[in-house]
Amino acid sequence: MIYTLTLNPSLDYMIEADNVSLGKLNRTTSEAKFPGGKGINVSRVLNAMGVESRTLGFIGGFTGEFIENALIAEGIQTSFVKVAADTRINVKLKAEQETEFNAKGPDISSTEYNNLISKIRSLSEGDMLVLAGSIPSSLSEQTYEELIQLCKEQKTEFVVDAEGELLKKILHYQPFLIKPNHHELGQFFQADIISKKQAAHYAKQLVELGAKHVIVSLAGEGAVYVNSELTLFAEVPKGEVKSSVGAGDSMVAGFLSAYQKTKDPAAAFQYSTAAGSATAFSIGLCTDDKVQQLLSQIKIEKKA
Ligand SMILES: Nc1ncnc2c1ncn2[C@@H]1O[C@H](COP(=O)(O)OP(=O)(O)O)[C@@H](O)[C@H]1O
Ligand SMILES: O=P(O)(O)OC[C@H]1O[C@](O)(COP(=O)(O)O)[C@@H](O)[C@@H]1O
Repeated sequence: MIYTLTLNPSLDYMIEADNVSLGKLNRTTSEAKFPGGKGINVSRVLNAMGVESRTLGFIGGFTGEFIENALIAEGIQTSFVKVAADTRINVKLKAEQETEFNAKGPDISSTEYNNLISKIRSLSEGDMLVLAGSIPSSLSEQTYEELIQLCKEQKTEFVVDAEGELLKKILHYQPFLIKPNHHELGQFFQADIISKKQAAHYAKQLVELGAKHVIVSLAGEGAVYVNSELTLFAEVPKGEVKSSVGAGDSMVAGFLSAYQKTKDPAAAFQYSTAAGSATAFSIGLCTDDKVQQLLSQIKIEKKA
């Protein structure tokens, strides 16, 4: 079973406005709300692809209730630890540019954290844990490392989608998959990464440091895949970007879903990239139909 862990879920409040002036009253032209947070998005996209998963993490208050009810309505299994304070609301503004405000989120007590540990202890060989998103500031920066050590003891495979600094500490535990975007990869290596060639150069180093599969996403410029034998570049189709929120999470879900079915990294990478673009071209996350429609437009090129 795939388990997704979202330590800091969010209600994503997506608003559109024609023009935005700081310091003035702005009115929106549309608004929508979605259950959010990286692990939750991975579960929602897996579900859209017909792959079962269970969501773990901390949720609380009316926003937490909204998220859990929405997931259950979609048929997703949830196993959250309930916390006292409200789950955060992240504001995603689409105007001439996309602007995001990700809130800090509630404090997590040590009892609540221990409840999560008990849940993670029940995972075993054959399970996979997807750790995705930021760590709430009330928890230790070592939290991912602690949880990954548990995974290692239990022979549970794991995937990490997190910022560069978090990635640094966990590569030697040999994650099954990591998916930094080019900014996160740049943060990791303190370099400016703007081309696929540069991304591949650094992704190879991540494989040498322990990652089994690495995908680097470069938004509208496409993506790069590297494992110990293979380097692939993906081109993405042009289209109207409605909101790229969750595009990276969709790539993770797309790769896991297709790899589970085919065990073929190239096919999984192509499907993953199609999922990212299908989400970018949607308000909310992709559907399997949208991914299938884009699949043949994702050109995969093998590199030396
Ligand atoms: N402008 C775009 N046009 C087409 N596809 C896009 C665009 N922006 C994002 N995508 C798709 O979404 C994927 C992930 O986007 P990116 O913004 O790099 O990730 P993240 O959400 O993790 O920051 C890309 O690899 C691509 O497949
Ligand atoms: O945990 P973080 O880093 O604050 O990110 C949370 C945000 O990331 C998202 O999961 C979107 O992530 P991506 O656009 O990187 O796929 C939103 O749903 C959520 O608001």
